Amino acid sequence: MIVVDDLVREFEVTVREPGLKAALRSIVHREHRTVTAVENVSFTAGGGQVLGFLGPNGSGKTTTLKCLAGLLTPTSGRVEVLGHTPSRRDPEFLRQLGFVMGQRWQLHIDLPVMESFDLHRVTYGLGSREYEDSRDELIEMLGLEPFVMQQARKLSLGQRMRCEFAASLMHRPQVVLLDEPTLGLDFEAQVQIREFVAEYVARTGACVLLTSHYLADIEALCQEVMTISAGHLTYHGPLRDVQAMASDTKRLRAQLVRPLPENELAALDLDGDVNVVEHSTTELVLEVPRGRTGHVVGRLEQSDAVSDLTMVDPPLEETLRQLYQRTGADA
Ligand SMILES: Nc1ncnc2c1ncn2[C@@H]1O[C@H](COP(=O)(O)OP(=O)(O)OP(=O)(O)O)[C@@H](O)[C@H]1O
Repeated sequence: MIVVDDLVREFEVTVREPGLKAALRSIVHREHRTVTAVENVSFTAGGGQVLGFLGPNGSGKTTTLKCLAGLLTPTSGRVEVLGHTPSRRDPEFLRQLGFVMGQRWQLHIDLPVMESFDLHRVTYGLGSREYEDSRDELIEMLGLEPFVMQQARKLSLGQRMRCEFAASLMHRPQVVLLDEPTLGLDFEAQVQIREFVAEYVARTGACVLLTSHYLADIEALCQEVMTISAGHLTYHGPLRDVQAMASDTKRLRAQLVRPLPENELAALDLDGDVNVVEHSTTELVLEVPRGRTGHVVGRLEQSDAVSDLTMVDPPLEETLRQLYQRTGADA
């Protein structure tokens, strides 16, 4: 459904030294610099999935999504969405695309939400039967019934975001771009949005591309992810393999049958590179370099305080922090 081949997108930015002199000089002579937001990015994405798109601030996620939506024209490379070239903005392409950006509103804030929905029907040229079916389905899926007749400005952030989803997906797009859709929402609203996205994909077979700094969104919805750093794609594959690829460490969780005092822990002579993440009376969690796990397990097994050992990957946040650091981006 989506084919991106060697996508490059540059921006020309004006640079100016600080200070009054530089300000005056810039009136006659402006200096420009080229920022490469996305560099040689290639990937494909099929239907019936939510593909996670991860990367630190300024790494090129929104720029990529805007190229897919046709809001930006690539500097070079090929972008194809459902066989269309997005930058041409063909009506047939726009009818199959949904784009939701966290806290950027499409609903008219002074109108009751239902009236904004009616305007979307006109925008997308939906027949009345098709529109009503789709609208009622979305109202039910997103639980909008109690407030759909209110003005958008009077809604809470979470209620408004759910209405935004309905407005953006009223025409049942096959490709949906979600850029930080849960930004600023409370936990319950985040969960409602996540459940909705999963159900939408299951019902329609759409291809969803999701960026989110809330890793809970990614873990709940995506089996496949891409990571981008300073405009370069650094990984594309199963979410579960990101950990193995990116993290130099494993976490070792030891259940304790009795407290393990510090002096006993030190006597186990684990290793200088082993970090204690948690140490309570019932549990010890260690971060261990991947190549040292066998040694550390062997040492822990010598202690009669340790009853059970399990090896887990570090949390996704920690893995991504290491990945971003390694690729030199500012996390
Ligand atoms: N219109 C623009 N003009 C100039 N530079 C831009 C423009 N849009 C984006 N950039 C630059 O391109 C780079 C990538 O920005 P982009 O918004 O794609 O990052 P992002 O990964 O979406 O970041 P975030 O997670 O903060 O939303 C940044 O260096 C940014 O400053």
